[in-house]
Amino acid sequence: MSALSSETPVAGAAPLSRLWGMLRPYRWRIVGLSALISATAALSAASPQFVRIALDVVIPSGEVRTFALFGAVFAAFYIVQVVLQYAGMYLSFAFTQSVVSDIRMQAWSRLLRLPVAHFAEERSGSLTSRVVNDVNALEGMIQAGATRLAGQLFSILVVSVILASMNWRLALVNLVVMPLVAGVTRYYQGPLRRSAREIRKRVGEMNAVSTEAIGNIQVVKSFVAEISEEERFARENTAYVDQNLDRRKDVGAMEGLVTLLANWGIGAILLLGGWMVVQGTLTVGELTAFVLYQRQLQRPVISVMFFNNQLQAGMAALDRVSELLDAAPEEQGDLTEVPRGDLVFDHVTFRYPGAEIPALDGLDLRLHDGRTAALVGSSGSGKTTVTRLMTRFHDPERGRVTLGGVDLRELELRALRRVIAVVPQEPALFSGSVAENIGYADPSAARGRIEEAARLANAEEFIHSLPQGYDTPLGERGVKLSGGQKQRIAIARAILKDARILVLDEATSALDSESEAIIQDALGGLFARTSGLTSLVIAHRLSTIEAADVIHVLERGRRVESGTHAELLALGGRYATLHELQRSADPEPGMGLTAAR
Ligand SMILES: Nc1ncnc2c1ncn2[C@@H]1O[C@H](COP(=O)(O)OP(=O)(O)OP(=O)(O)O)[C@@H](O)[C@H]1O
Repeated sequence: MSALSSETPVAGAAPLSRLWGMLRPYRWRIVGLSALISATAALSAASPQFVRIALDVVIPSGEVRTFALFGAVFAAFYIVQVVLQYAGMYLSFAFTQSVVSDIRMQAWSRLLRLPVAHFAEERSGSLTSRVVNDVNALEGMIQAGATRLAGQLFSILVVSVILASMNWRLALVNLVVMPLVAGVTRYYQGPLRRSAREIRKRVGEMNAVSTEAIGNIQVVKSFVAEISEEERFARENTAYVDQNLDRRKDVGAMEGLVTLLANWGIGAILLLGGWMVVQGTLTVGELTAFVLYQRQLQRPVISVMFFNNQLQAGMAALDRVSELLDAAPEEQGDLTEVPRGDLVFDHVTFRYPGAEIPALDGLDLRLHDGRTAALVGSSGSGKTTVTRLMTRFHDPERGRVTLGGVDLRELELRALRRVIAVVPQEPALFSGSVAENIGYADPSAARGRIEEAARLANAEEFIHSLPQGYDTPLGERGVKLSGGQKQRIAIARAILKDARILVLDEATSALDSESEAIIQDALGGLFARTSGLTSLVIAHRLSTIEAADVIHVLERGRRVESGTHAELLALGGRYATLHELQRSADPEPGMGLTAAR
């Protein structure tokens, strides 16, 4: 089940008020458009009069002049009508696009600000489907609802008045037909909304399944899993088709019943009106005009009723978009000045959502301001989790994390994350050039600073060997880099950020010993050059963290030892064992041992 889904009542008032909230900024544009569209509708209300005048006045007159005048007025009238129709159509389309584009931007910026935990609960394909597919599905409703609806209601009003004034007895037929039409529409409202919602969910699921497979295409291929991926997608595809067919049955039945009732209305008017012609109380021209008007009444009435279909589909999409817009963004404090001082984990317990065992279990840890600390511990001991709490991707369940004595939750997130640069275990590259990828840390950085960061990260040489150097495109459609090259780009990016706290989470694990040594040297230089740089290093090879000011050893989310390399060896505890294990193994890392400096 999706993290954002909720039991949304069918056709509740809340989505309507949400829709109104979205349209409110455009109210004057809606008024203007409605006036334009109503004027066009009013013009078409006049067209049956042409038929009446032609039948009852022009033809009986037998005069060429009357024929010519009638022809000229007729031609001019439809030119005006077409121009107004074009303007109304284009402007209402432009209006819909502005509203939808605003909603899309609101949804996207809310998605970016959701807490990290949300992204673990709802698959990314389904989340992007809310922003793209569901928002697109609002188009039909807004286009029809906010623009054409006004014109149609206006037409219904005008034509009803004309019908009543032409022959009120015949017009009474509508008092029977229209409530029946409204009853049918109301009956189908609930089922249509529910099936539309199910369809939107299916689109999200198809998106999720396909994005996941594409994102992991090499795994899919190497495990020859094309067929099982096909089957996974086929299940969603079939569910989507079935749901659509079910919905079509309801839409077809509703539209059929409405059309049937409308045609029966015409039949009743023909019979009653025909009888009046026989009695001599109505001319054939009047009856013809009345029937044409009746058709003109039915068209907007049927459109309004069919709009119910679009409305329910739009509302179902709006429910999904609203769940995203209403989801609480990351919580943050309002302190914009990040104090200097030690970063302290004070009795921190943290459990990932749904996990039984805590990843951090009463952890006490102090990273001294301006010093280099290392984290060591076996796989799963909680090292990466420490870095995630430092950047507030997650918050402690108990205890607190403070910087310079201030709880991280009191700080503005932007301010906090600006002072911390993290090089993660698996660096991510974006579509864009090498320079843009390094410059991601600071898009305003001049080329000189980007090149300097690349030099410090020992990336310069391989960048120069790329076809277009710093301008070589990377990412999905660009050049693919090796794991070690990616790490060097990520290190350059972190260096460019010029942060006060640098976190290297196994940042050199994909490098060979020689490259690692060069980067270690560069980082050593960086630490020396940047006064007061606090760093936390999680490294694969214990040899790379020996020089750290302090080494902390984690086990099962707790700190079990702390000290310098020499002190910990002398202690003869967990660190000494890990060190011995690694020393006796290959000089390259192994045995599932993970360390930090
Ligand atoms: N997103 C997550 N959701 C649920 N549990 C998680 C998540 N990330 C990590 N864990 C669990 O939390 C515990 C600590 O994981 P963490 O990644 O911090 O360990 P680590 O010491 O960095 O390990 P490694 O050296 O293998 O990277 C592990 O038991 C892990 O399974």
